[in-house]
Amino acid sequence: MVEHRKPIPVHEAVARVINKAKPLGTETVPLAESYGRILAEPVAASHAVPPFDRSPYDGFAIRSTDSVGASGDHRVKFAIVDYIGAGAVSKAVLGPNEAVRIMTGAQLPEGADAVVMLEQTAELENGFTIRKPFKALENLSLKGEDVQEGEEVVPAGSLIHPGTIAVLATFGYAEVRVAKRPVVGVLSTGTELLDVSEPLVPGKIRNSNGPMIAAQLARMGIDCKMYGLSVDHLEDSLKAVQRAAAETDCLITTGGVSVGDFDFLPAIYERLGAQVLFNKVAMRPGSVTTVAVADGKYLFGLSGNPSACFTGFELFVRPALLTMMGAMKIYLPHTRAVLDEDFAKANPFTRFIRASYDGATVRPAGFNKSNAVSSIARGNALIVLPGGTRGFKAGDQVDVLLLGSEEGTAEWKL
Ligand SMILES: Nc1nc2c(c(=O)[nH]1)N[C@H]1C(S)=C(S)[C@@H](COP(=O)(O)OP(=O)(O)OC[C@H]3O[C@@H](n4cnc5c(N)ncnc54)[C@H](O)[C@@H]3O)O[C@H]1N2
Ligand code: MOO
Ligand SMILES: [Mg+2]
Repeated sequence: MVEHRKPIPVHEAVARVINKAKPLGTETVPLAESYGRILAEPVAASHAVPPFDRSPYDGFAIRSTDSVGASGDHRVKFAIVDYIGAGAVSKAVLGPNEAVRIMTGAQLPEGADAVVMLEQTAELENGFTIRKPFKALENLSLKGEDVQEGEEVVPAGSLIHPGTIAVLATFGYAEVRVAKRPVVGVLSTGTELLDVSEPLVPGKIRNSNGPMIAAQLARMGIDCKMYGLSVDHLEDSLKAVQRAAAETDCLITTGGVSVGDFDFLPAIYERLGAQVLFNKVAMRPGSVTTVAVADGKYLFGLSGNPSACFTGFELFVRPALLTMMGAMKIYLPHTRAVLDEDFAKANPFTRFIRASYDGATVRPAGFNKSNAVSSIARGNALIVLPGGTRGFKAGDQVDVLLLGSEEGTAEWKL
């Protein structure tokens, strides 16, 4: 008799998965290798930025009091007592109507409290005149204006992107403490599957899920161990799963999770004594997505249908792996957008539609059944339509999850 499974809401399934995440610990990597990693400790400012008052322009450092009353008719004259570029420190202490010729980034000399841009002067031999008064602190880049000493600049759990690298470099992090990355295995099950390099033969198809998941992981900066193909045979598949699970922190299988005669993953979870977190989610595609935990490790049983497989990864695998790495922003970025065409179909479950989003409007990316592969290629987003709805029209506002962003959001919004 066919097994009847009770579907749970998507948000509940997501919560069950991330609640099982085990932290992977941390390691230290050279700054140059830290891009794309998750920061394991906050970046606190060990000094002010900038660390000294400096000139933001090429010009002259002056005492503002000396410029009082300057005008076109009453030009005020300064004598140049020193000249410095960035990196040099002048020994001069400014006296009345003295100036230091100073370039952008150079430390302000003692006594100076304003900078006159080169364009604001009429140059003389060994001096210049100005035709307007300067206020105290005018044209200055003040110590600490960017970051105060001790301030937390980037919290732990952030993704290290190029801007983070700039801040780490600023504070002298030649090495960075980051979260370890999980070792993830990918095993594609199905007797019908051929390797990418094999010619098509009747009844068979090439394995597209395995390479797709490897790329979804790569997009997260995570390598994977490819365990290739496994035919639909209980004992053989069990061995393949056991071996792969033993060598990884998390195993992703594709196919064999439904109720068919050759869907062996449910039996494999049973044989392994795994705790099945759910095996039916109120979503399309991917309703049969199954997540189990055995020996503290995730076993993600993604559906064999390519669109379901893709969606299952983005919704469940991604936040789980990010949580293992201590990341804060574990969910896909969410936005609302205007639907560009009618979507008449009824949505008995929450529907995730591979879609193309242009920043304002969104439209389904072509053939959109669970078994579709083309719409995954054409899409850059997922339209999310709530269960129990139907008859969406062009012009309606819909929820959209964005794919491929560097960093997501900390809250599940759907
Ligand atoms: N009686 C029922 N039948 C089905 C149900 C159901 O509830 N009752 N659910 C359907 C839904 S929904 C889905 S989704 C699929 C899930 O199937 P499985 O996860 O068990 O996957 P398979 O049966 O192994 O394969 C399904 C489909 O996907 C193709 N496939 C598998 N692996 C790959 C791969 N690596 N690359 C490309 N394509 C792959 C496979 O050839 C099948 O066409 O079950 C429905 N049935
Ligand atoms: O479980 Mo499905 O809805 O065809 O992907
Ligand atoms: Mg099946």
